[in-house]
Amino acid sequence: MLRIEQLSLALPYYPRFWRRRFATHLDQLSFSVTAGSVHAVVGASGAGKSLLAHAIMGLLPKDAQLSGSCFFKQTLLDEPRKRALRGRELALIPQSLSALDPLARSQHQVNWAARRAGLPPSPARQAASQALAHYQLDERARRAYPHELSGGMARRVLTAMAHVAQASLVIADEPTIGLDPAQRSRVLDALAALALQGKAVMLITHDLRHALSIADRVTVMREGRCVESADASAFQGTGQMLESAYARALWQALPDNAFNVDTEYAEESRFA
Ligand SMILES: Nc1ncnc2c1ncn2[C@@H]1O[C@H](COP(=O)(O)OP(=O)(O)OP(=O)(O)O)[C@@H](O)[C@H]1O
Ligand code: NI
Repeated sequence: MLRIEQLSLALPYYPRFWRRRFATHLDQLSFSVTAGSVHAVVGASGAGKSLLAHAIMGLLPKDAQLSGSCFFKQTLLDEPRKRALRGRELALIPQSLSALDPLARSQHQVNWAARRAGLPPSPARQAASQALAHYQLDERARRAYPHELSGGMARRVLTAMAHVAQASLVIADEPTIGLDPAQRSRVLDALAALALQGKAVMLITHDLRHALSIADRVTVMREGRCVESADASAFQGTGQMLESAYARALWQALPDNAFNVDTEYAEESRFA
């Protein structure tokens, strides 16, 4: 469904106010997300996961330098195509809650997402109501403005918006942050259900444990690079099926895996 080839990204920074330099944030990333599967992208804070999501969706700042290519359904995904497919074939559950319109009620935001995806007014309203109910947003939450929602509720509104878009590729950027365990399983189950319907789901998270609860494949990122792409089943035992020491250390550092953690990465992976 989505193929990423040698994707690199540099963004400008200003060491002096008159001088512009570029820093590399994504370095030659390559991997594929297949239809009907959940592909987790795991890495520590600052690894470049959200930038990767924004690069795929065409939401980078204007002065970004992007190279390499993305293919969606075998066709090159260039910037005009990203714009055309965004909110329709490509849906993003953004990490930042500020993606919600501060002046619109939840119901309206989800309704708008359904309209944008091409549904006529009445089916859009119906789809929005169903999605809001699916994510347990009650009448009060539906009528609330973003500042009246808890973080967990706002995240569920964003998830409902991606849900009604009926996209074939859903990128969920840290969709479970701030959710209690019950809500978290609900969102993860919903993403797994989307994959079962044949959609491609990219789950971005810093939490390998959450990723492994639904992922078929896992790409581990570190400092803008793809350290490893492996089947979720490779994360077992002592991690002997994993190729990179970093992925193995992330796996071994999980609380349930009481192994001798590779000291080189132990400190880092604890915070990943
Ligand atoms: N618009 C921007 N301009 C310049 N640098 C940026 C911009 N957005 C992100 N960065 C930098 O790029 C790096 C990667 O950021 P990114 O948000 O992709 O990390 P992340 O893996 O999503 O982290 P987190 O888990 O904390 O969300 C960081 O060092 C960040 O400071
Ligand atoms: Ni992020």
